[in-house]
Amino acid sequence: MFTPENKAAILVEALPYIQEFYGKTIVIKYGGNAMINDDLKEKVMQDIALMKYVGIRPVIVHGGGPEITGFLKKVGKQSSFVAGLRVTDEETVEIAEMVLDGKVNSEIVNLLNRRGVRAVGLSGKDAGLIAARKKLATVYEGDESKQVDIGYVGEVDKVDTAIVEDLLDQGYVPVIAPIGVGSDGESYNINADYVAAELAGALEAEKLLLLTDIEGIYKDFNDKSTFISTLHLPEARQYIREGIIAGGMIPKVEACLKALEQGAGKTHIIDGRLDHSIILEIFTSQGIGTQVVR
Ligand SMILES: Nc1ncnc2c1ncn2[C@@H]1O[C@H](COP(=O)(O)OP(=O)(O)O)[C@@H](O)[C@H]1O
Ligand SMILES: CC(=O)N[C@@H](CCC(=O)OP(=O)(O)O)C(=O)O
Repeated sequence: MFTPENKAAILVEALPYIQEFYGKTIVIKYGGNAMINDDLKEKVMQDIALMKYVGIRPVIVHGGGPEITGFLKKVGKQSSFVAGLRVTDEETVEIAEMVLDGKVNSEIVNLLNRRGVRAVGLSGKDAGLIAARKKLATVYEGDESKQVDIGYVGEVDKVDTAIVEDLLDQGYVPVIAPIGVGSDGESYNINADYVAAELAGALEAEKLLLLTDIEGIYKDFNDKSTFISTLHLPEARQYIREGIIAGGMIPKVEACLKALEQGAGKTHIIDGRLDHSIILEIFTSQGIGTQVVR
């Protein structure tokens, strides 16, 4: 992406954005599909470090769906998803927590710390960060929709951002695993897109960036010419009902809508497989991916 010819131009182009975002909070949802290899992970970490060094306050919410699927396979469990959400029985929620909080979270924290960024790992259980309740999945059948019980899948009931704000004020980068706690102390597996959205809303973040494994949203993702650069709220809802936006893209778009409703500035779905996708989105005039707006 960076050639000697365009390097200086890119730096100059970045300047106004560095000024614009100085001191502002940007929430990044780093999905499991954008963690596919060490080289890519390293580039994501470099982007986060760069944001931090130029005075932005990054907050990282990570996924780890493929890692959970891998661990479940090892213990002989098949994964299944309804409307982009993992069907989560008691054993699955235990494994999801172990993988997300114990493995993926500490790996990201370690990678950032090795880059000189002071990162701190949290799960939704820390300091009451994410109070959760059971979420039912919504399945559309034509004009009808029905709610399906998929076990220990949660939605955010309440976020208490005090710990995150304290950490940001002290110069740390919070790295958050999407596990919430119910009123009886039970753990809930929450799609990381929703957690990122709630945090972006509650923190009144300047931006929410959702990193995924596709360039953005397509009207027909087998036809590249149908790429959508800007998606407005009413169309987004309609596309979900019509099945144009499906599977794992549903929680992402719902997350953008939620973040916007709750006070976040802008939301973007971007390709986490692309080298330095974060800085390309933040520090260039064109940006990349699909922006979801009101
Ligand atoms: N209209 C659409 N445009 C783009 N991708 C879509 C669309 N509808 C469904 N998808 C699917 O959503 C996927 C992204 O969701 P997911 O795999 O869960 O991402 P992540 O693991 O990053 O959270 C894409 O790879 C694509 O297969
Ligand atoms: C309920 C639900 O689906 N939870 C997700 C949590 C991890 C996640 O969101 O990971 P990605 O962002 O990598 O997809 C799961 O179990 O896969």
